[in-house]
Amino acid sequence: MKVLALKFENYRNLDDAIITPCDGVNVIYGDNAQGKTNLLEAFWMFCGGHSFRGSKDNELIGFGKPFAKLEVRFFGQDREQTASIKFKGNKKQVEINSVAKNSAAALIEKYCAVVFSPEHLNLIKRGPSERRKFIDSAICREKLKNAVVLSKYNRTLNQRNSLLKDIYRHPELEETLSIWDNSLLLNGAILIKQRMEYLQMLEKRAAEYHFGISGGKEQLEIRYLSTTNAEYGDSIEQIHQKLYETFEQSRADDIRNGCTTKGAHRDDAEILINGKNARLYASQGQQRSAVLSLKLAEAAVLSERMGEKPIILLDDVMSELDSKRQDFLLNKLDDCQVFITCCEQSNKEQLKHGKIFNVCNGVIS
Ligand SMILES: Nc1ncnc2c1ncn2[C@@H]1O[C@H](COP(=O)(O)OP(=O)(O)OP(=O)(O)O)[C@@H](O)[C@H]1O
Repeated sequence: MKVLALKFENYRNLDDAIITPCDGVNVIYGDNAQGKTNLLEAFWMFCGGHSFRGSKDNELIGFGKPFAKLEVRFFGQDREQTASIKFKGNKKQVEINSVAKNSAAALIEKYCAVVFSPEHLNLIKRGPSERRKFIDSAICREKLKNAVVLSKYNRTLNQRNSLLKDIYRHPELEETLSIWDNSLLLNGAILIKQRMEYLQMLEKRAAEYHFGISGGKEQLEIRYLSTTNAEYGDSIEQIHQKLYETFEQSRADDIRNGCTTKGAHRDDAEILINGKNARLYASQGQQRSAVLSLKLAEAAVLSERMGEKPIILLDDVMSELDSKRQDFLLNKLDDCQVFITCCEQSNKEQLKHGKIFNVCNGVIS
């Protein structure tokens, strides 16, 4: 997929304009607080209509303006297409190819992008829930039915946990636990299988990117850490059986703690650089390179599974990277359309082929 043109009106601090990026690497350059991330966010908004910064719709509208509107012309699914989103108050009006849509979710299957922002460093720096969220959201983006499995799992987990709290006070309720166990086992086994399959694909691509970014010095690995002894290659039935055995063994603990202590919601993925846990041992630059590799790998897997290369949006990636790693991002990713924000003049000068957009006080030149 390639963006051919982006038009914005009253969007955050950006001056109204139409910009036409190149097919390869586009550098968005400027000092702090000029509107670089705002521009990157505008490219992202067509992936379902939500900001990657978690902003509310009305925060996207330029101060004192009645509405904001974004329009994109892009090449995707072998043809030129258009989409627009108008934000007014907390409502959005979405059109795809001049046809009004009920929800911005309709954009998901048409337009695809992967974004890296500094908050994604939490993928390595923080606890297991960040990594589960990353894997689960990637899986859910691929198929609606994956999202259904995850939502059923979470719903049943909440219901089982409420029951566990009640059992503490009313032990006679324990026999009703199996009502929730059946659904949790089934959806948990499917979810774990999907995650493992996804991680195997992701690891292969991420290791290639990390090897490239680090100039061939570092080996990246990702391991699924299961609380139920599930292993790569297990069938759904085998994972189901392991989950069943784990639930049986941890039932007393679950009742004592008033929550489900093991299962897909407690699993993790360990990220290793040269065999060592990246969270504990990697430098800032190595952690940043690893997260970038994961994000680029996410884009590669998405393009293999959906048959469409997503655009890649990289916000503030250059800091903490040495010039060889920066060179990789600026000059070796040109088989995709890439947008990279940066503040350093030297990054602009490093770009061999591509387009540079200067952003100064919301004005793009
Ligand atoms: N709804 C809005 N209307 C007008 N201005 C806004 C709105 N939302 C944010 N801004 C302003 O946009 C400015 C630019 O923000 P942006 O995050 O794009 O900066 P940046 O160029 O990426 O800077 P940095 O390099 O520091 O990350 C900020 O000063 C912010 O106050």
